[in-house]
Amino acid sequence: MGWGFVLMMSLLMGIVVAGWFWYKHKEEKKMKSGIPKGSLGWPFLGETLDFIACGYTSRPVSFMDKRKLLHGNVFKTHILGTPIIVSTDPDVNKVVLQNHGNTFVPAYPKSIRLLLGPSSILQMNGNLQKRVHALIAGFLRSPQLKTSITTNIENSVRQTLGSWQHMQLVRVQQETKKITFQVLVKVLMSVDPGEDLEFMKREFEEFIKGLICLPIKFPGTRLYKSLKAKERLVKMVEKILKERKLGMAKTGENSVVNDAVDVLLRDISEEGDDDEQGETKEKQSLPLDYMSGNIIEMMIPGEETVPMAMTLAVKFLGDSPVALHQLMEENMELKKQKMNCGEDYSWTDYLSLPFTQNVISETLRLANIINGVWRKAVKDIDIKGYLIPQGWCVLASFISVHMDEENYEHPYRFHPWRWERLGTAVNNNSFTPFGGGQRLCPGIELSRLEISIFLHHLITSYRWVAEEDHIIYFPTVRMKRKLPISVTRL
Ligand code: HEM
Repeated sequence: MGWGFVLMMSLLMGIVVAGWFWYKHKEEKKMKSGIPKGSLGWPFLGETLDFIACGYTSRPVSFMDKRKLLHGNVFKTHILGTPIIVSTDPDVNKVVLQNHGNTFVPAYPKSIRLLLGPSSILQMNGNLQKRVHALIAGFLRSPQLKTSITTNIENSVRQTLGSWQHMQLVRVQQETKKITFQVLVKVLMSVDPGEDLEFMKREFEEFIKGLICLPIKFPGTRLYKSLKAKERLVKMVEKILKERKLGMAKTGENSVVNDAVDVLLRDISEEGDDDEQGETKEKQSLPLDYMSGNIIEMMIPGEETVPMAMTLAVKFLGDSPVALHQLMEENMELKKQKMNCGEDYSWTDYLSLPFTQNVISETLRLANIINGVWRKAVKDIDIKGYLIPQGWCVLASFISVHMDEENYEHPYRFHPWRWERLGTAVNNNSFTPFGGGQRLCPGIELSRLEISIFLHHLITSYRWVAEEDHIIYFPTVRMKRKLPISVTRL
């Protein structure tokens, strides 16, 4: 090989390398901004230890606050095994929530991905996510569902509260789960209290324990046990789906939709329309495993988010006698009205109590049950001068926005009256307990209805004294002692 050849190859490589640098420089200039500042911490661990330590204090947001001061509202860090860009800026969060699918896709920790599976609505993208979301949201938000489910929620609340009079100490976090799980299973599959419900509750509790755990899968590990529980749940839900499908085939479809199973079974995709040649394509319904997977994951709010919101409302009200008194007056007034006219409550009665709704908004702001959403950028994007490069994960932190003095005066104070001024506008960038954009939680109204009914019956039938307890924020929001209270019946 002659020197000429070596020289030529070096020259060629030089040109390629220079070209690459020139291209990178041009692309970066085009972005006009840089990757957010921040530290990736220790190799492998990153800044995880500080993140977790803050999660065990009363101010989990201090992790974000420290970095905000050093690097600005959007910064990079490395937590839970992932280099990640954290946004504490409501405008950036809005863009992240709204640019779903073409720019950002969900990026949950591995244990969640494995347990929910690829058919989970939380992991779907594009048209399929839109389709399933529209189906579920259309059903959950419909006045028909709210009308029919109100009596079920009332019965479940009355039954649980009724059992409290014989209890020395009530653990609110445990008790509220009984109510919300029962209600959700009814909404999803029309299963009433009994053996099947007990079986599902047991298996579901086993399943959910693994959502945030080490992603190691062999007999004995947490993940393995949770996956096995999911298999048993899938079997049961598929049995319900098959029986219902058979029933529909025998009787012919009727238009009455009673639960989420009905909604999913009746859905036929748009592929059923005529194609370009005018021939009707085969109608496609969602595969059975998609349906069962989605039904199971929609049980999560019945075990986690809604009961936690109820529990924390009890906690915050116990610490705020003035708010408790005003809430009681408003709800007593409604109770008297209903007793005088001898009418049943309707869902609109509960949702139209203004102070009760403000108490719920303030609870959701302060509790931050879902503290943010994780996404991954599928292409480079520049938001407000911050570059988020393709492949990077982004945490749109709701908790930082909810606990920022810029957005809320005295953010750590439980102050339901602030909502008289702010209103509960869903598209307020600074109030996103239910997310936003295409993935905005379809269970907003159902959650508010359940919490309102619970608070109404609790406050008009009991007084309570809470024992010392405190909130833990990692890995999920919960009360250290499940909020023990002693109750006196009115
Ligand atoms: C206080 C109670 C609740 C809170 C705080 C809450 C919060 C959220 C949040 C933040 C998201 C967005 C996740 C993301 O963007 O990745 C979400 C999505 C979702 N929620 Fe809720 N939720 C609650 C109750 C419910 C209830 C009662 C249901 C009813 C089954 C429900 C069903 C769903 C579903 C199906 C999605 C996925 C939507 C999609 O990806 O298209 N949620 N929720």
